[in-house]
Amino acid sequence: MIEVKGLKKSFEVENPKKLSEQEKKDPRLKGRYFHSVESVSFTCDKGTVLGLLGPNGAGKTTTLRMLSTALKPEQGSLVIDGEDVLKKPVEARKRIGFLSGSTGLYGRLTGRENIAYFGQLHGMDKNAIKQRIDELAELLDLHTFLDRRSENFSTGMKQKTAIARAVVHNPAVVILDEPTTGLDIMAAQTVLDFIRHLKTLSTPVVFSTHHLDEVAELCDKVCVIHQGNSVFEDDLAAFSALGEGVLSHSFLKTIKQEA
Ligand SMILES: Nc1ncnc2c1ncn2[C@@H]1O[C@H](COP(=O)(O)OP(=O)(O)OP(=O)(O)O)[C@@H](O)[C@H]1O
Repeated sequence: MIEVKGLKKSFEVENPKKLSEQEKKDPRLKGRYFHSVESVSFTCDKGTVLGLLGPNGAGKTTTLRMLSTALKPEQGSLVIDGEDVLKKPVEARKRIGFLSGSTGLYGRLTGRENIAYFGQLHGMDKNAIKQRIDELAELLDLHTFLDRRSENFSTGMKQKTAIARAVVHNPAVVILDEPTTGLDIMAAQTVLDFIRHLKTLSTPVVFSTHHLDEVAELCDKVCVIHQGNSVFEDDLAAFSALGEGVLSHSFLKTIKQEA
């Protein structure tokens, strides 16, 4: 189970001229600091898929990076299966599978080598890594390119390899930042099927997305972030009811825009 309470993170603005027009008007800009995440809270139980929604710049990636221990929150608590992630980040990292926005594969290595390298970093032995890659190749449909150098992979190949790499160590929880962005319909479906597979294993999954059809198809729960605050957290039925069955209306209502 993932429990996130009152997460907060701000960044010092190094060059105010580089802020977008929207950021300059954003109430989160306070003096020299941009408060990307002001207060985000949600829970995600075993076997639950939680969809993290929010307009561009709302603070989803910043939240997920805190969850994955890549960023340290200034305030708030983060607990996974009863363990305090902020007190024991090294132990927590073993329990977390995190797909970040940038796939960051090593181009000179094959897909298999990229995945295996992460397995080694997690202390897995050769046999365990081989077995796990076989399993993931089946689940994520990697067979046709697994042994090619990743520098020439398509976006879909890169993303599926990056997902395999993120979960090579069989993590207790999985966090995915926009896992289907830029993918064609088949690759996106493979990724969604993989999330469904994680659900059958009772693995909690938190993923950010702008695709409401994915939310309808997969999510048990929805959390909406708006201007750095979680403004909605409930099950899919409650989210759907807000917009009388039209999820785009529900979304707009949570961020106080007319549907
Ligand atoms: N390292 C940083 N330094 C300064 N500002 C940052 C930094 N990281 C994020 N921000 C700002 O914080 C805000 C939230 O960013 P974040 O990437 O978390 O949003 P998001 O909800 O993931 O957006 P999108 O849907 O566009 O991916 C943005 O205005 C962004 O420019």
